[in-house]
Amino acid sequence: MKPSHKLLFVLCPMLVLGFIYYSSGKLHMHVWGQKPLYDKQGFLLKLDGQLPAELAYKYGNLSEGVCKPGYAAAKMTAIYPKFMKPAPMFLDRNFKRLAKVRNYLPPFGFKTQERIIDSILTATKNYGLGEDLDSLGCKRCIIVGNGGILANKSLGSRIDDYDIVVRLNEAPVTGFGKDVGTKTTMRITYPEGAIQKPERYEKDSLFVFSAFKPLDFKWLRQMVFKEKLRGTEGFWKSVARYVPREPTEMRILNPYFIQEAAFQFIGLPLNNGLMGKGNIPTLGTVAITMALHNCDEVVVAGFGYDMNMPHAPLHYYETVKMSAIKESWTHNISKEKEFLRKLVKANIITDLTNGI
Ligand SMILES: CC(=O)N[C@H]1[C@H]([C@H](O)[C@H](O)CO)O[C@](OP(=O)(O)OC[C@H]2O[C@@H](n3ccc(N)nc3=O)[C@H](O)[C@@H]2O)(C(=O)O)C[C@@H]1O
Ligand SMILES: CC(=O)N[C@@H]1[C@@H](O)[C@H](O[C@@H]2O[C@H](CO)[C@H](O)[C@H](O)[C@H]2O)[C@@H](CO)O[C@H]1O
Repeated sequence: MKPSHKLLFVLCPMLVLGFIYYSSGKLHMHVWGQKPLYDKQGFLLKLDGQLPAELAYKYGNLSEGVCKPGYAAAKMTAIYPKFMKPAPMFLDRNFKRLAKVRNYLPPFGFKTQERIIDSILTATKNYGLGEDLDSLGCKRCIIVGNGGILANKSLGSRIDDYDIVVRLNEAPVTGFGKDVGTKTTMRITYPEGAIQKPERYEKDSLFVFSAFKPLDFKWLRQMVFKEKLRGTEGFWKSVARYVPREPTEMRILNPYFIQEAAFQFIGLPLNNGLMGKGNIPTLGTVAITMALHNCDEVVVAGFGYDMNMPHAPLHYYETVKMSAIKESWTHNISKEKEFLRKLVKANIITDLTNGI
């Protein structure tokens, strides 16, 4: 064999081995002798909440308490390299271009619902948060979960300090201001979760709709166009018959946040892309996912299902017990908690009530 051939003979396998070693690192594969850096979901295993050097440099000079532009997304990318920030909060007239959601049925996308969404969006005419909030250079958001842990903590005025206060389902404000605040920028909900008494809707808040099944869009159309509600069979619980909001105050939440939370962040079963047993994130986790893409800083309060306290109140506004969540077949509370704990541990979100 010629010396040059011999050299090639040695070099080729070395190149191949080198390539495999390199890509295994990139693909987060476990190589013998090398400890894995990332978990199954793609999150860094070693989470210590410390800022990577480049972020420490970027944010180091800002004084305490000042909003840090891009902070949540930058920290998220540091522990989850696959994170891609752009994902609009709400659907707008260009929604059909959203590649990640157009091939999934609700709740993971909008396939089959394009026409009804088009007609709803023609009436709502607005697709953002409103001029003032949209033009803010740095947005601090708080997601208020409905957990009983909020009771008697007097966090109301701290909650009201955020630029964007997100509330969920039918969680009341009136009578609970001291603990949960009085400001509501948006309330995210679905037909069965929506406030049923028109007088309980707070003024100046966006009604943000999150769809779980095709029937939900039909309901929304009737609410937007103020039609008499028809066809209530198919809902799993009684639903609101009238939503006292102008169409211009209504939005459709981008279903990408349900998809990403379920399949990428928590690792729930794909089930052929259909809603099934244990593959739906709770609405609060969907809201946190939305905030990671659209807020500069993300804070939460009122989160935590504590299975060691089965008799503790599930919600801050009623006496239903914590153990009631066990009946839910759609959620996987323990897997979801694993994900939320990663966010807290890495300091991506701050949990004011320490329930996560
Ligand atoms: C019977 C049932 O299906 N209950 C579900 C209820 C119910 O549909 C509504 O209250 C409307 O009646 O809605 C849910 O959620 P729910 O409306 O209870 O609460 C909103 C979000 O707050 C967080 N949470 C709540 C209680 C608690 N002890 N710890 C928490 O962390 C969760 O993130 C939760 O999403 C939902 O939509 O997700 C989740 C619940 O599973
Ligand atoms: C297809 C269908 O309507 N399924 C219902 C689920 O959506 C519903 O779960 C509930 O679905 C909601 C959305 O509609 C929320 O995700 C809520 O957290 C979750 O508990 C359960 C409640 O026990 O009943 C089934 O028949």
